[in-house]
Amino acid sequence: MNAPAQVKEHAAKISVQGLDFFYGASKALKSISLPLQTHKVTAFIGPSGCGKSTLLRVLNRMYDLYPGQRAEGEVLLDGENILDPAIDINALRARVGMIFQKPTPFPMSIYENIAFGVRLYEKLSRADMDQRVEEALRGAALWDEVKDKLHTSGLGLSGGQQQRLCIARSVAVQPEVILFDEPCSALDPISTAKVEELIEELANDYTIAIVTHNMQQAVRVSDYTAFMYLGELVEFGDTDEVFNKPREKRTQDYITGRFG
Ligand SMILES: Nc1ncnc2c1ncn2[C@@H]1O[C@H](COP(=O)(O)OP(=O)(O)OP(=O)(O)O)[C@@H](O)[C@H]1O
Repeated sequence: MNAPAQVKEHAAKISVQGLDFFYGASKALKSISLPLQTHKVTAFIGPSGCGKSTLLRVLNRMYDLYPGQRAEGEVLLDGENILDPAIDINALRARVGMIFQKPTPFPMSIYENIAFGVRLYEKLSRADMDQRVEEALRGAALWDEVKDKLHTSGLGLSGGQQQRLCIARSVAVQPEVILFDEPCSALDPISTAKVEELIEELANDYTIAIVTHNMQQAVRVSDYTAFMYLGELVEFGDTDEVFNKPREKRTQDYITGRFG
């Protein structure tokens, strides 16, 4: 598989090289190599259990929270191996944010949901914090809907608004990469459309990876697609090519609904 060479005209923000991942003795990722191109959206697709979420969770070392889980190989973020045990995990998670399947606002006000995370990394004056909160909410296409109720609970928002609040929370710490793990699976079609639109806009400023079960969603939002199967990367390339002219039969079978 030499597909990454096909996209070499863009600089890779993240370069995954020969990545293996283990849950105890069980190997969930097998020698994965792929780039996440700067300011592009890369979709991870494949049948349930193929390792999409595992791969995403390696990219900000989320697995570190769980004993018995380990990664081998290299994941270079701007050339620096983030699997290195010496890396500052908090600094890494500020650079590589993550949005989960289920919106997870903190049980606090809309304003505090955003300010809380920022305070972990920076000391801002009240005026600067107000500005940061507004910018983050605007960046997550939520400002107009919440500007008059910033001090009410984030839990009072609709599911779609809660997900955009989580995106605002992530954007507020000024990351470089944002990882989305099936961000629309708990959302209705209108909220899904808003989040998809937002992902495309966010790619102007951030490098994005998204795990999705929804192949139309991958086609709509991504520039590149990685098709995974049983812990292996079967095919990686330009989204149009992966969906219209897949090189591998397994990709063809999956995208045409023959399995998965
Ligand atoms: N905490 C865990 N402990 C042990 N094995 C796990 C754990 N989490 C996932 N796995 C296994 O690792 C493999 C990859 O799982 P992963 O969740 O990454 O797949 P996925 O492609 O994201 O699936 P889905 O689309 O269903 O979310 C599967 O075989 C799964 O059973």
